[in-house]
Amino acid sequence: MGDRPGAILETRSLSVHYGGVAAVDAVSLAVRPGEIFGLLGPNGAGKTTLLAAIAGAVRPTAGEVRFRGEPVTALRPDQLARRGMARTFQITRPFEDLTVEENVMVGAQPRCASLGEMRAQVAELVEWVGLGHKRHALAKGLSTGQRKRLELARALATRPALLLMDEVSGGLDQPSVPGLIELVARVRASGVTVVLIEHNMRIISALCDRVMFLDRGRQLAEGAPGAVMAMPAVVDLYLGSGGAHA
Ligand SMILES: Nc1ncnc2c1ncn2[C@@H]1O[C@H](COP(=O)(O)OP(=O)(O)OP(=O)(O)O)[C@@H](O)[C@H]1O
Repeated sequence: MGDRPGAILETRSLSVHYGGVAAVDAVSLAVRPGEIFGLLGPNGAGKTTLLAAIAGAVRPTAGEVRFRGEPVTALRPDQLARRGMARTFQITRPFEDLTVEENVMVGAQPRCASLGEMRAQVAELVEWVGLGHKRHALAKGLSTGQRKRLELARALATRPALLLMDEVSGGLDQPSVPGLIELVARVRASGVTVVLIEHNMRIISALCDRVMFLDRGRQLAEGAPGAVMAMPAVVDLYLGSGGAHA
């Protein structure tokens, strides 16, 4: 079977079972280069597990992941990073006792030819995500929004073609949300394809070209955000789950 024309990322009947629970149940998706693709669904729907299986952090029980036209199902996260896949987490995990710049250097190091080149790129990236004024601050002193920006800079330092983002707005106060939306839009504009998990409808509508709605591990619907979120089954599940913030 050939790749879907133009897909940068595909899953084919991807499943992850935990004991008797099908956390992800035969999910097939195809993400095109340059798009922002959203994963939606109530709590426990399997979004994080699907992202982890794509990223090589969880081993699928069945099915296949293809990235840039090649099967990558058995690869580890570091191997996928070298091929151009990066991931940010719902709970950010910087090195708390390193500065913002030092944290970003950890991601940039393998990609740079010289120390001078690395320093210049890190400084540029830190500025780009809006943390220029915090570049010498320790990670442990940052606000939640700043930690998200740092996490993004660390992921972008690996120069990914595809960025997987778990819970873009999770834990953020409302005033921080527009800035983060703008930043994710800029990431895409810079040529990076994005797959994100997000509960906030406003963010989904503002950012995503297409979404997939999951329920109990299965793909229930896929398409443009407005069309998917208007489907009666989706409305029932989403409103019922309390997941439809703002
Ligand atoms: N390590 C694990 N061991 C056993 N079961 C797990 C594990 N991780 C997830 N699950 C189960 O798999 C299912 C999917 O969980 P997952 O966290 O992927 O859902 P989610 O859609 O990301 O949920 P949320 O929106 O709450 O983060 C749930 O039933 C969950 O309890």
